[in-house]
Amino acid sequence: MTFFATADAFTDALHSLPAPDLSASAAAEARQAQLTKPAGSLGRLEEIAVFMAQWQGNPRPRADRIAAVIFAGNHGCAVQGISAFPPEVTEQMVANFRDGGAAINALTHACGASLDVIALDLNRPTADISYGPAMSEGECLDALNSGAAAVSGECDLLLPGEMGIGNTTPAAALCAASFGGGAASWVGRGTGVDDATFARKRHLVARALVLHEQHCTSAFEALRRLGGREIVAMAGAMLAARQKRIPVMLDGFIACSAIAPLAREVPGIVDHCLAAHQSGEGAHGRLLAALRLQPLLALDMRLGEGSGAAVAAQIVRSALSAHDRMATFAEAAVAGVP
Ligand SMILES: O=C(O)c1ccc[n+]([C@@H]2O[C@H](COP(=O)([O-])O)[C@@H](O)[C@H]2O)c1
Ligand SMILES: Cc1cc2nc[nH]c2cc1C
Repeated sequence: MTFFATADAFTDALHSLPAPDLSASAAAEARQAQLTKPAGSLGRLEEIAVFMAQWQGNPRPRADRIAAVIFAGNHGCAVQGISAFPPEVTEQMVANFRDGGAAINALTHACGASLDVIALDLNRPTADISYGPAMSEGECLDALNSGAAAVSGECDLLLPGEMGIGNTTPAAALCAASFGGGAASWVGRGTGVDDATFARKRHLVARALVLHEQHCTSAFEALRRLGGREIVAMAGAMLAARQKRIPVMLDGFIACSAIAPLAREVPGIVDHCLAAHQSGEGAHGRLLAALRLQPLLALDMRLGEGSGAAVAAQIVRSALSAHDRMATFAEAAVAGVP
């Protein structure tokens, strides 16, 4: 299905974002004030309940239908040796996701989420970003539309995840193009690369920035030139979720890099997003700060696959359970504030 027929259609969608439902959030806040606890004592759980209410347009929001979607893609620049693992691992892990043996299978089971796996042209890697644009306009639109098509309206919370050997390199390039700072600020150790590989990654990103940075004048152009199919698909899914007012749980460094060029153009694009965690990837803290998001967790995870988002989804379930199930002071006949 085509959600974004042209680059302009994508840009138009990015510039006409639905606003939150402030009457639902006001009603949720009023309920929080009546629940049997000192005001504010459930901390960020209270904020999460209000956040979910305003995006679902429901003062008693739900987290019964949580949907994880993993997008997988391969990267032309991976042939330069920028990962601790060979590119064929992307396809092998897709098989593992489908067979139920990966971390995300266990973690979606634990939080009660569904899991879809969308492999994007794995036998046709993107072009090497240090020599030219990663994708043609048509290829970038295809990836955006694959992401948007994966977002079902029947969903309370979306967990976009990714798998792509080498993808911390284009992710770093997207961050640098979006927020400045150069390659050294954004390149990290990914799957655990050695010093020589780390230096190669930095060099590759620096070259890609020289080639593309001045042409990244829109979110679409940054995604097309520096992204990868799974990264672009996540961006499409995050924008489509916003159009449907579905809240999104952002995972780690690569998932957050997908929204970075969109946030540079329209900072409010992250308003329907929670940040699940601060990944062990070195620059993720800087990226979250640039996006003005505060992570819910810091568990030194750096797996990807939507794994951090699935763990943090349990916190959302806890927040909404408290919001929905607790008695009010009146119901429980507990003396409230005089
Ligand atoms: O989510 C993260 O923060 C994260 C940090 C480092 C690595 N990863 C995962 O590892 C792969 C990319 O690492 P690399 O070293 O191949 O660029 C890719 O499949 C990601 O899902 C994920
Ligand atoms: C085994 C493996 C699993 C992954 N899951 C996400 N990225 C990954 C990278 C590797 C190498």
